[in-house]
Amino acid sequence: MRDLEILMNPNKLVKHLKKPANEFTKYDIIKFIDDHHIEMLNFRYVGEDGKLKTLNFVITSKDYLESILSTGERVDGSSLFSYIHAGFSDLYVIPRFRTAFVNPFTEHPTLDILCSFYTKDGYPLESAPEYILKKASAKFTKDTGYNFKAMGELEYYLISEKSDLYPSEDQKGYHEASPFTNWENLRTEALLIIAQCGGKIKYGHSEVGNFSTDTHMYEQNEIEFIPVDPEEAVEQLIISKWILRMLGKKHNVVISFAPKITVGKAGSGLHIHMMLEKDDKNYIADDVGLTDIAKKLIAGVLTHAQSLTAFGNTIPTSYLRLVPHQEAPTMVCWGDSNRSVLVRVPLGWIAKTNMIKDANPQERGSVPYIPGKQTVELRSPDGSADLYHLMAGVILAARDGILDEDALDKANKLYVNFNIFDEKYEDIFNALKKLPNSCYESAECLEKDRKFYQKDGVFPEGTIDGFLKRLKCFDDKNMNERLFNNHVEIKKLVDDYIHHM
Ligand SMILES: NC(=O)CC[C@H](N)C(=O)O
Repeated sequence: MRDLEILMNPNKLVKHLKKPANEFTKYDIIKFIDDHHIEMLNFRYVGEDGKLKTLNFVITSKDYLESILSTGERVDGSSLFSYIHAGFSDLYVIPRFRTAFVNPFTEHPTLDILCSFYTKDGYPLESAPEYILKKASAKFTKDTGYNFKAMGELEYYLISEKSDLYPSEDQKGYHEASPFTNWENLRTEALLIIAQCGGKIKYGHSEVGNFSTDTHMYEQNEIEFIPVDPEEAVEQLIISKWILRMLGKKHNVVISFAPKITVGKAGSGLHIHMMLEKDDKNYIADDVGLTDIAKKLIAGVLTHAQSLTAFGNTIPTSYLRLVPHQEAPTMVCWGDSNRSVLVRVPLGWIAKTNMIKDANPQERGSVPYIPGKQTVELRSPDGSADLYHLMAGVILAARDGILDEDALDKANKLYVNFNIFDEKYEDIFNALKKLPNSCYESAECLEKDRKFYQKDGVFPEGTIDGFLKRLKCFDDKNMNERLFNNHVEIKKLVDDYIHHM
């Protein structure tokens, strides 16, 4: 296992140090810096706005390097988080060696490391988003006996000046290739860089959303990852968003993760795939299909789906995406392969027919059957998601389902294996709960469910207060109806939040 992880790994530190990232020590980092003549070090951490911040160090001596890597640095927490008061604002940022990567954009060789926040007393900051996730993940493992694994599907639009050489078909961008899509090269450049920075990439492709105006082209893309520990799943998304935006700047195009760019065209989701692991085995499916524990997990996620939008759909334009017929969910239900449901069970290589041998009759000997790829996918979150809080909330919801004695029953009641928008099923459709349709409604749902997130101190009270305040401030109740067909106002709203999170 360990050797397989090192072999052919594109992460520059794993390659050089010949060990998996979670085994990196301070001396490994110093050795890498020394061997590669790295001149600078950046501490990176995620601010309240979801973006990667940076603190630059020049490596002036080995002593200095050792001291930064041993003790971290001091920062002004009140400028990073609104709920930290200016009077007691100093925090420590402590590097997590596992996350080190060579900065792909600096002129001078530079190593970046993600950091965690600590208080003046030397304890993790209870309200730090990455610590909230750590608490949720540890609680899940302790109470269920399983490890929660996850990955996000990162959808984005690339907006560039129009070229008419090979026009593309409106809304038919799915898996389109060059020359009928214009920015495949930027996507592949991003995929490679993300992998070299430690991201566990599954693949990248063009997505459905594809349209143009008189002057500009809008091309939707997607990058998917491999399920990993939840903290790593969030980190790889945040680093990927930064890399994509940096590449946008390099190529002079706009890259946006905004949930909706234009009404009537595909929006950008950030679906979360979930897995349950114990002793290197995935417990989401067995030989015959989805396991009972997976169904219970789904029931838990569905139970809290209406408040999870507070973390996963954080701006008014999020709710322009959650509309019928755009491959986005609107109702609380689950099903197989159907993209209108909230939790989808995608194909998971359950059948043991050995398709490779069928397609390659020349293949001799035994072709290994590789089980364990089944995931279940929450489809409500979008590119505005507050990722650490969202992931923590999803984990708590999954845990709640697994521990709930009635969860199987709940799951069975919410299962749909048809298109829920088909008129034939109107009665069933009307009996389902709806996802919130504004930030304001999401806040109301979170308010009702806040005790659940705050239980055992996972989400501090102040964190939930902060979400409620921000969501309510948008004052966007009934926004969908208010803005109906008002293209000027919608465009203004989209532009206001084009680079949110
Ligand atoms: N293929 C897909 O699942 C597309 C998803 C869609 N873009 C969304 O908004 O969620």
